Amino acid sequence: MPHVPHGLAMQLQAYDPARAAEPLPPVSPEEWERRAREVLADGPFGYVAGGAGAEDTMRANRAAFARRSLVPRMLRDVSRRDLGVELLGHRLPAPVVLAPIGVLGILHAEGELAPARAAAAEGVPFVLSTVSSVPMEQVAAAMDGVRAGAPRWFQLYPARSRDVMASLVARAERAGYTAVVVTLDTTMLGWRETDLRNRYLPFLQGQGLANYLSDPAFRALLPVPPEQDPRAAVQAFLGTYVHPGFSWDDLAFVRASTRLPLLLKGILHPDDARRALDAGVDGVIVSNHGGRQVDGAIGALDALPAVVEAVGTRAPVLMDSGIRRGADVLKALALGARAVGFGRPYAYALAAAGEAGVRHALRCLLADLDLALGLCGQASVADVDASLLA
Ligand SMILES: Cc1cc2nc3c(=O)[nH]c(=O)nc-3n(C[C@H](O)[C@H](O)[C@H](O)COP(=O)(O)O)c2cc1C
Ligand SMILES: CCCCC(=O)C(=O)O
Repeated sequence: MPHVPHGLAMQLQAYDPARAAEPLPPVSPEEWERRAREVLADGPFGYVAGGAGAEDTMRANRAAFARRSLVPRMLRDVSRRDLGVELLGHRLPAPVVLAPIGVLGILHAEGELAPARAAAAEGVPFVLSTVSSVPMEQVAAAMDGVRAGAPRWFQLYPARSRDVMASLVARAERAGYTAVVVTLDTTMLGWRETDLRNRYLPFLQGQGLANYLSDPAFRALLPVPPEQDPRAAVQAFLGTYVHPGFSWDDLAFVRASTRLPLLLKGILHPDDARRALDAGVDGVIVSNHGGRQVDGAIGALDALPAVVEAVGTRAPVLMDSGIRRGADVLKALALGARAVGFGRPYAYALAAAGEAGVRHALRCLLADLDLALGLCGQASVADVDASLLA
């Protein structure tokens, strides 16, 4: 298993006088965001940075972390620390995955290939979006090029066509993805004022459709191949993708279509979590999609405890929406998350510095987590519980 960077090693690298002349890459998510702002046009930058409506929920995500405090414990031997966690039968080097982010081709020429390779190098699971700019098989091959069998999950968006869903899942299985994440909260796009103002929706330019356009079941729905009529293909994509009718019935179909572990992303209510487990899913991801869907929705960290309580020991609960630093990861774990999704910060690092940027942003997060864990008097993330919080 890849070795997680120790916080101390990352510090020594930064402070090393022999390297003082080298430019120091950003160490904070805010700095990556500023760099991304410098290199991106308004449309793509706003698409990543924006949230739904007045962005109250986006702020609520961060406020929920700020409202909680860690209470560090002293005089415990933390000279050997373990960030590793067990998840869906696999051992991960840290309780972190790269959250699914669509259309990364709008941020960097290499699109999903760059963060997928960065994740592979660190042994952190990469969750590939349905609406990626690069077909899932190419992403898998790029990851295997870095480390054979590097952990990867496929994020599935509901589709009106069950054939398309089944085909996408079957392809993911063949390409070595080891879990399917069904995202429930985006069957329609939220009211995103920044994008409306910028008149920016990348899918309308055909971006983010690589998995669909390369899919035999989707192509079978088209009267002519997408190469002959790209606009009709975009319309067909929208007609398939937008699916507010998606229900527990459809979920049962997805459940039956694969033996891979199934995670549901976008769960915020404990009753939905319970019902998900009854429907045979293997885990839930508490998320409000980074505040991009329902403005006014509960902050994700605030929703976590009730979902954790409802799920109990039946399945792992993950969370995302607002994770920026090591302390955020600790707070989520303390409230019962098994692992977290790291989202926007890696997208900004990708825009500013490609694969190396994503890898550095990820290593900074893990270094920060390693130090925070030890300085809180915890030797292992597996031991973190609510007693770490005020
Ligand atoms: C630009 C962008 C695109 C996203 N695309 C997807 C996607 O394709 N599928 C998905 O399940 N979630 C998607 N998400 C949501 C993320 O997986 C995650 O829930 C969110 O980024 C968490 O919020 P945070 O990044 O502010 O921490 C996207 C988020 C952003 C910012
Ligand atoms: C078609 C929607 C996909 C991308 C997404 O999830 C987002 O922009 O938040």
